[in-house]
Amino acid sequence: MQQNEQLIQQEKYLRLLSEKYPTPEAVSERLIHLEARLTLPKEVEHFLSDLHGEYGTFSHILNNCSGVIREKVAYVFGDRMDEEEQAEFCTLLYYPVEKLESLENEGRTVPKWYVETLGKLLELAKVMSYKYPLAKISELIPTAFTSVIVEMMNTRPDEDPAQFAYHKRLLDSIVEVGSAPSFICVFAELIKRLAVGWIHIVGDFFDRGSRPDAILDKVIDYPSLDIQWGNHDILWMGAACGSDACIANVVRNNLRYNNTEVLENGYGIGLRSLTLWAARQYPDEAPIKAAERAISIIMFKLEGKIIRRHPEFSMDERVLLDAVDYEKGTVRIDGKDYAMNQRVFPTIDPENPLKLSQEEEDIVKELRASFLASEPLRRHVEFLYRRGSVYTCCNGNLLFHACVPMNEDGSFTKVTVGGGDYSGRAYFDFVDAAARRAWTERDKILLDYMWYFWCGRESVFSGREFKTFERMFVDDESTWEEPDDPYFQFINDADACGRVLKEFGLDPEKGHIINGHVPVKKGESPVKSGGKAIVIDGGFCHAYHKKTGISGFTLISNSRGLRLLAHQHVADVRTALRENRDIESVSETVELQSYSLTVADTDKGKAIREEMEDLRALLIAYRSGVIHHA
Ligand SMILES: O=P(O)(O)OC[C@H]1O[C@](O)(COP(=O)(O)O)[C@@H](O)[C@@H]1O
Ligand SMILES: [Mn+2]
Repeated sequence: MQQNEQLIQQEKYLRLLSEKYPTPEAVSERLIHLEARLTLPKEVEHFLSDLHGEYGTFSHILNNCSGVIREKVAYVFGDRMDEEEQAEFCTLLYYPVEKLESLENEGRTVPKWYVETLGKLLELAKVMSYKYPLAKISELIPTAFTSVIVEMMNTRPDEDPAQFAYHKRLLDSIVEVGSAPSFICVFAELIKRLAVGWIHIVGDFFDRGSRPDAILDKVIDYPSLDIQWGNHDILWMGAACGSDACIANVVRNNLRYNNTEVLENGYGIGLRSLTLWAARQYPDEAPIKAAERAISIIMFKLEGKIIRRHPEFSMDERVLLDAVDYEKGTVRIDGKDYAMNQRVFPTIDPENPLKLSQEEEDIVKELRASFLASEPLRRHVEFLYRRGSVYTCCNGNLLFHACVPMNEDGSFTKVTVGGGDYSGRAYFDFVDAAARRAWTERDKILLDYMWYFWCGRESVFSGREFKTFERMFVDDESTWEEPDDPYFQFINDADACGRVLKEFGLDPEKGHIINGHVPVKKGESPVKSGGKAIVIDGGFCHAYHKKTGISGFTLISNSRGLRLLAHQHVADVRTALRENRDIESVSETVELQSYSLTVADTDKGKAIREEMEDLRALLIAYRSGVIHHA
């Protein structure tokens, strides 16, 4: 009976498939393409993390594809162009519009230069397209001039004099009709798309740096990208869902880093009411500082209320507004009194420290209305939901921002949340579903979870106990230390890494864990347990450069293995253009295979094989007459 049911289902499915491939010839054609595709080299994957609003660095690394472009230029033109010429050519690829403008000012953009440059771009694009089937290359070609570019990509000037003449005519015509600058831009784009097959962003677009909005605008239309949410993303997502506590945290972070432009101009969220009111509360402070103090108190009040509503968060001792002696100016932490660096709390009623005043209520209400009304924020958050998730398993690797909560003995922590107990992968799945429901349902409890996901000790995005209150009000730095999850130790233990990979259904021998979140300090290696875990929060974040010493780590996975890049100093765009300067990067091989991986070895390969099985079944059904074909 059950078997019968299965057969009926399969036939239904094959009938649907036959709509797409209505003849045996169509099926065979597809099978041939798929079979051949399996033999092509694996696409390049590019991993980045903890961008923290650093648009300049991010877009440079995206433009130079973590050094892949420079390598290809050296490979193709190494014997024909000196270093200076190669560097200039790379700059043209990274910043075509700007570079063309400066070359034009120097009077160098003569027809001969255009023809030569187009010839080189075409040559490079051809070499770099060897990894892709024709259909895929057509998809990658930007929409402008598509038919001409397809034609150019298929000329064979070295093989035949007629082809040579044809090729030359194409290039000359482009220059003659004045389209060369546009073609250069399109080729630069195509070459970048050919260089990197897929991008993974392992969390934290937001906070600290000034232009997370510009980063999101840049990647929003990227066809080949996935995102693993970081705690800062969850915070902004929670704010966009309407969580007051998340909103207060976002506003505070922005004021703290003097980034109010992102909110005010990028997202159209005004801070005027808050700033004016705060200036009255703290007349001796500079306006930004006053606003930061005022929103911080609002934030601690809102957080205190959430903690009281959710005993399961086990954060009771974090309600520090309740532990302050407002007369003495001390706060009791872990049974010990500490002097506070602020004595004046004009917005707190010591009898009821968590109560928001009417003015505070009004400010929160106004901010919430602006967050909910912001169209650009809605667009960006919708994109984060659409392309993001808590974790991704891709080609045997496990990607997530922070941690799988663990006990001291290395077992997965059982976390009580949403009326159930969850650990390991089931906990990740719960969190993923809860975060999505917060956006669609906006239920109050789910909004509280979003706040917990941002900063909770057992949150998969955080894994540490935030000491925001102490960092703000207590000078004794011994109170600032943020205890973190044993996971962050266990990634140094290959067995524990293996258990994590296995928990997510991956091969512990072959897979890697790829995380962000914890800045890699100077002198520390991002490669843990011999490469089983790699932490690529290398510090795009300017504010953390003292700690990290460099401008970021990125990871590249190609057909030969894994390679880590430590980016030293990123030249700003102007210097890059003037001096043809690139990022100085140091490359470290994490893993090198003796053989080359092909598409057959990837997740895509698995999907292709499954599709081929279905197609073969359809072919049999056509031949046996079970399904009639056109
Ligand atoms: O995910 P990240 O980037 O580590 O951010 C969270 C950390 O930021 C903090 O809120 C401190 O922020 P600042 O460095 O901006 O003061 C810590 O309390 C917390 O551990
Ligand atoms: Mn983080």
